[in-house]
Amino acid sequence: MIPDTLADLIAATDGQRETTWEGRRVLLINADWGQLALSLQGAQVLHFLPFPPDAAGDRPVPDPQDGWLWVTPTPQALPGAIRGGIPLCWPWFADESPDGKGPMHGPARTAEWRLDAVDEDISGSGVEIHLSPQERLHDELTPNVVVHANAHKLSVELFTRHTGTTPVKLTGALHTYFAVADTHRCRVEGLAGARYLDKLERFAEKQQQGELGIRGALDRIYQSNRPVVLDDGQRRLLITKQGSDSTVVWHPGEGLPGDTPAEVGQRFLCVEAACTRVDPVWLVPDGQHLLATTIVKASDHD
Ligand SMILES: O=P(O)(O)OC[C@H]1O[C@@H](O)[C@H](O)[C@@H](O)[C@@H]1O
Repeated sequence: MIPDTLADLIAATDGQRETTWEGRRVLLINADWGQLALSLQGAQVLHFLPFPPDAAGDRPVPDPQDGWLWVTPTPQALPGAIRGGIPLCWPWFADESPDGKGPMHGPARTAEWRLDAVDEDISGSGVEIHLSPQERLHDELTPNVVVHANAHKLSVELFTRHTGTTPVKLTGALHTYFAVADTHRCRVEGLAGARYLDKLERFAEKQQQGELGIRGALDRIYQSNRPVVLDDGQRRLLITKQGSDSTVVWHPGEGLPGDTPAEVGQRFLCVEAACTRVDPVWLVPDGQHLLATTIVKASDHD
């Protein structure tokens, strides 16, 4: 579920183009393999809808509202962040700012990024997009992002290179807002038995009993590097990740943020590939870390 204004721009795109939406530069792709929208504010994927051919080899007429990601219809004005899609939390997650004063989830999300390359697959069956920030975001760490999209999958890779001289603690997340039919009918499979910190209960440590069904507000850091399946009753997505031992599952319940109207507030769930206080990365000079997530349709037995 994405704003109609963005859906209209995507539907009116033939191939690739750069344009402006809500004051942000956006790259829009509407190709034979699928659709993608990416904001250069935050290198944030806003929309992804793959078009796998059906059994007869035909491609159904796409409706951007069937995309896998959710974006609020009333985003904050610049320089605020857009709630939705896949925000980058870097170089820290949530309250892990080194001096306790930085913006929640770090500066990468609201920074301007540069499109370094948009490489179409030779066979025209997908795209690889490379981005880097326009300004330095950290004295010693340098991020860059690679997005891969094709008719079957979306993946986002967030690379961090240490270009300085002293070890640095890094946390972060790919804070994916998934579009779902109804938050309260969702299930996240693959976390059974995992330990988690319950942020709604002052980080109390608990253990997940059975699979996770979403029934109200939750904000949890699962200590897990396993893949999960998000099942909303209509679509099952398999979410795998790299370089992350924390899976954050978040929804604010009824207490929606100011930029989220009630009528769309139960249409998303955040499942995040993260490095948090439970698995910070200590990067050494010349070291590199990759935090990545890949999303594909799950087969029934995943
Ligand atoms: O920064 P956003 O998109 O408003 O997300 C906020 C939420 O992000 C989640 O990752 C955190 O676990 C929550 O504690 C937080 O409230």
